[in-house]
Amino acid sequence: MTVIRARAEAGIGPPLRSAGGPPYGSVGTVIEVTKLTKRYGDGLAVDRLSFQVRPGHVTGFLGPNGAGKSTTMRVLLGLAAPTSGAALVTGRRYADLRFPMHEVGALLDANAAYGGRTAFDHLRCLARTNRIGPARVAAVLEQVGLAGVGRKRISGFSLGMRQRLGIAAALLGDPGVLMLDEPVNGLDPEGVRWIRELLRALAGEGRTVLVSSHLMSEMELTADRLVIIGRGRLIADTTVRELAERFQRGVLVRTGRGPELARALEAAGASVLVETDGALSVKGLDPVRIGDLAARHAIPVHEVTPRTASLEEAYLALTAGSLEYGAAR
Ligand SMILES: Nc1ncnc2c1ncn2[C@@H]1O[C@H](COP(=O)(O)OP(=O)(O)OP(=O)(O)O)[C@@H](O)[C@H]1O
Repeated sequence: MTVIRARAEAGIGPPLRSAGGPPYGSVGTVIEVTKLTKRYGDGLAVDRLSFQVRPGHVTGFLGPNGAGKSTTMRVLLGLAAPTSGAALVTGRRYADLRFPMHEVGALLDANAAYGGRTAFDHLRCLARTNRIGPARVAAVLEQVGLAGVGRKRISGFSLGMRQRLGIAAALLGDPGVLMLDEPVNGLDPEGVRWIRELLRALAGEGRTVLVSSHLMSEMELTADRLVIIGRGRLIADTTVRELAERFQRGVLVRTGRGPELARALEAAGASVLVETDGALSVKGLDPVRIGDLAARHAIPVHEVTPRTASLEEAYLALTAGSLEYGAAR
C-alpha cells in the first residue's frame, strides 16, 4: 500500500494564546514518534512507527482494533517502555517532563477512576499532585458539564459521564498537548458533538490534540489531520482534505503507455500521479475527456474508473490488509 504523506506544511500560523495561558502554538509543542517499536513477548504491537503531531490541529489517530494506537499513546505517556525508537512530547520523554500535567493532558481509560470517590475529590487528588488549586477543579467540572454532579460518587456515573470526567482530568493543568484515547466511547450524539466542538476549540487555541478512534465517520468531522496505522505500522499520514481528494475525485486509468498518456493528460490541465503498480491517478479531468484524449493520441486504455469512495470507504480500503479480526469469507 502506498503511504500517503502530507506535503510539508507551509507554516502553521502564528502562535495563539488561551486567555491568560501559555503560548500553546510555540515551536516544539509537538508529539514526535520516531521508529517506535514495541514488542510484547513474541507480539509486535508497534512496528517502526514514525509520525509527528503539530500544534493547532486536531489529529485523528486511526486504525482498526489492535492496530497499536493505545500502545503508542501509552509509550508517549511513559506507561510502557519502547522496545526501540523514541516517543517524545515537546521534545522530551514523558518521564523527563517537570510538571507533566501542565504540559500533557491524557485520557486513556475512562473507567480507571476509583468509583468510591466523588468527581470533585477525584480531580482534587490529581490536582494536588501538580499544585493545582480547587478553583481549577471546579472550572474543569463546569467546562465538561459535570458541575451539577461534582459531589456525586463516580460509581454512579454512566460511561459518558466518566468520559467527561476523564477529559476534565486531562484539562486540569491547562496543558498545551492533549492525548485522548477513544474519547467518544459511550457518549450519546449530543456528547459526541460536544467533544468534537471542544477538541476543535482546544486546537484553535494552538494546542496539539491527538485523538484516537477506529471510526473514520467520527474523525472526518473532528480531525483535520490523520495518522492512520495498521498492525503497528504507518499506513497514511495525511490531511482529511488530501485523503478526500485522493479517494473521491480522481480517476484511475490503466494503460500500457502510462508516461505518454500522463503527458497528454497534463497538457490538457490534469494532475497525474503514478501509482506503485503503474496505474495513473488522474485529477482535473472526467472519464469522458480522458477517454477522448487517449483516443486522439491513439493510446489504448485498459481501464478508466472514477473514484467515488467516501472517506469511510477510503479508510477501509487503506486498512483492509491490517485487520486483526475479520469476518470469514
Ligand atoms: N500489555 C500487553 N500485553 C500483551 N499484548 C498487548 C498488550 N497491550 C497491547 N497488546 C497487543 O498489542 C496489539 C496492539 O494493541 P493496542 O491496544 O495498542 O491497539 P489499539 O489500536 O489501541 O486497538 P483498539 O482499537 O482495539 O483499542 C494488540 O495485538 C494487543 O493485543
